[in-house]
Amino acid sequence: MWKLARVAATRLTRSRRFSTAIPGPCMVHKRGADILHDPWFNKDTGFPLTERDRLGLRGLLPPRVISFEQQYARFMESYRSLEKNTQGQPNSVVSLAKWRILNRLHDRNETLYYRALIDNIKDFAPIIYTPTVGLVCQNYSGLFRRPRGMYFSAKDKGEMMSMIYNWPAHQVDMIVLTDGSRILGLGDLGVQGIGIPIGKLDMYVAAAGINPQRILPVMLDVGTNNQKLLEDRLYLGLRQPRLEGEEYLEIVDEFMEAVHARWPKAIVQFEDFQMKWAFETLERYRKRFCMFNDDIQGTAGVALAGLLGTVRAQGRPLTDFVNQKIVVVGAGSAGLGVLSMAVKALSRMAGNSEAGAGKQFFLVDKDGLVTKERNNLDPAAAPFAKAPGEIVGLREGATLHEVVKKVRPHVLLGLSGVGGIFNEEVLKAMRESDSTKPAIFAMSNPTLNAECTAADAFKHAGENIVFASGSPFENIDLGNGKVGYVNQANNMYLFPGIGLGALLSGARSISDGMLQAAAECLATYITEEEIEKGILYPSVDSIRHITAEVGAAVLQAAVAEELAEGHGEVGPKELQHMSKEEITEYITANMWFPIYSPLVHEK
Ligand SMILES: NC(=O)c1ccc[n+]([C@@H]2O[C@H](COP(=O)([O-])OP(=O)(O)OC[C@H]3O[C@@H](n4cnc5c(N)ncnc54)[C@H](O)[C@@H]3O)[C@@H](O)[C@H]2O)c1
Ligand SMILES: O=C(O)C[C@H](O)C(=O)O
Ligand SMILES: [Mg+2]
Repeated sequence: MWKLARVAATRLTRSRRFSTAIPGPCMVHKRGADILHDPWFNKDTGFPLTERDRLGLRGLLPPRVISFEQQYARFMESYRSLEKNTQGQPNSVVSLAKWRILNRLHDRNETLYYRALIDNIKDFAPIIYTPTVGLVCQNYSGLFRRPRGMYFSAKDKGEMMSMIYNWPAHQVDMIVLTDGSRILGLGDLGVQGIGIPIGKLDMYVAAAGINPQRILPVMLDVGTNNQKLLEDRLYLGLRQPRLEGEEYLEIVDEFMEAVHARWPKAIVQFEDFQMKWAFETLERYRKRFCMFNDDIQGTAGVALAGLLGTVRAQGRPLTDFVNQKIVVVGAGSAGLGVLSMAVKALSRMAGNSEAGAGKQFFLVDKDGLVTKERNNLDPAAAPFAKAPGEIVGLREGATLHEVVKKVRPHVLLGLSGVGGIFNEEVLKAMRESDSTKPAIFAMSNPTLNAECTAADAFKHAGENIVFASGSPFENIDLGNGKVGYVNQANNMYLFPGIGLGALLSGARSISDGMLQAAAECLATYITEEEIEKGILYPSVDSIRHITAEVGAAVLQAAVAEELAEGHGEVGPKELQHMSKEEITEYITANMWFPIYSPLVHEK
């Protein structure tokens, strides 16, 4: 099936890549050095002689033609020798060196870059995505060599409708947008946050097969409140405090209108916005545009899949989810997103009755246990705040340790951004959990911001736990041939499929039903044998396959809710009549796969 999909994707790649080319013998409107400097068309030493002749490349390259496979092997060899040569150096130095070598290839030859990324996703995801992408963002102004994506700043007010036409591609399918205000757990990084949309879109290409010519990373630079950056002479963003209130919303509104005017079917993923704007923009745009917030909605689905997997791992029926005591640490966009999706899942299980759903969920933030007695209780957290009588022996603001000791939760889930907050005392308290197989989710990114390390979790909470982290850790050797399995609970398992399904259905908007379908698909992907070993999520190696499945589930849900308007030549009626198998085939056939396509017609 994969082979077939690749053939189909190749056909599609060709037709898409060159459908707008000028008629005539060449499928590219550039010549000579301009082609070599365009990473999309560049094949480096891989240009065949006919193309060198007809595209004015003769003499601009060494004479020997090197095959794609040889180029790939050469790149991998230099990557592996870099790994060898940097052994023993500090982690950050090695990671940045790896990022540089990949970034240089990205800048030069996209086809080769994406092939290397797809074929080595397990090794490369930690470089182009979390955790290294965090380090890249922190150092972005110093690392900057060439721009990637678009930058709209507060100074561009009134200009965005014309600016959007500066983007050279005719079609854009997928946009990831940030304002840099909450980059992973690293806080406000201003314009330097652009690394996140770039990394997320690389995952879109690798996992969802979105055509890289049709992706657009976007930074909305509305200033920064990061004093260190404001004082940094190399800082590349606006040196002003963040816009607030209406002034802020006017910028986002203008951007959304501009995008919609040029590419009405483009999907916009909001990423790493501070909580107040994450929720407000989601409510503001989700009915009007095809958009979603990954930190709220993508994370919720991934966490829910993991929570349901935990119930299975504990050897209990799924209906037992209603009895799971879950302590969520972090009442931000991610933590509250998880809780609200989990409550919806519970009420569905209870026959759509909201009554009592979520009673066994406990929310802890920087001020401790969240209760209704809190002064200035955030309205977004209010539905999950405990009423006084509900928590005998626990007061408003109780510490995490007190909560874990008293509640004896089945699951401890962190989305706080605070590294090490699941300390020895807290982890040891998890040994008293009411479950013999408690779960610990340290979901904050990047690695240093994880609530605990995998090693500490198995050491202090016991070997029988289920463990997941947002950034990758190695499995833990527990001795005697036993392995402590480390899951990566990261929204990367869902956002590419959500975007892909929304795109190929031509959805008007992204509904709760579509997101629920995505989460359910991920939850049922893992087999019983895997679950027994504590495996809750697929390996990153199979991310392209799981993404196709999630995409199909999202598309089906869009069709069922009559939100699907069709994509390209496939209309809504055709989508409606597709079987499950046909949908999966349609999805996989539309996934781009990197190969060199001919740039000239055969004579
Ligand atoms: N694994 C994933 O897929 C995934 C997805 C989204 C977010 N995240 C991570 O989750 C973290 C939070 O993201 P967010 O968007 O919710 O951020 P946010 O800023 O909106 O929320 C952070 C929350 O943590 C709470 N907090 C801070 N210090 C605390 C402490 N000492 N004890 C308890 N709670 C504390 C805050 O009160 C706040 O409620 C980030 O590190 C992010 O990288 C991971
Ligand atoms: O970017 C990630 O790795 C996950 C998530 O979106 C986050 O903000 O931490
Ligand atoms: Mg994020």
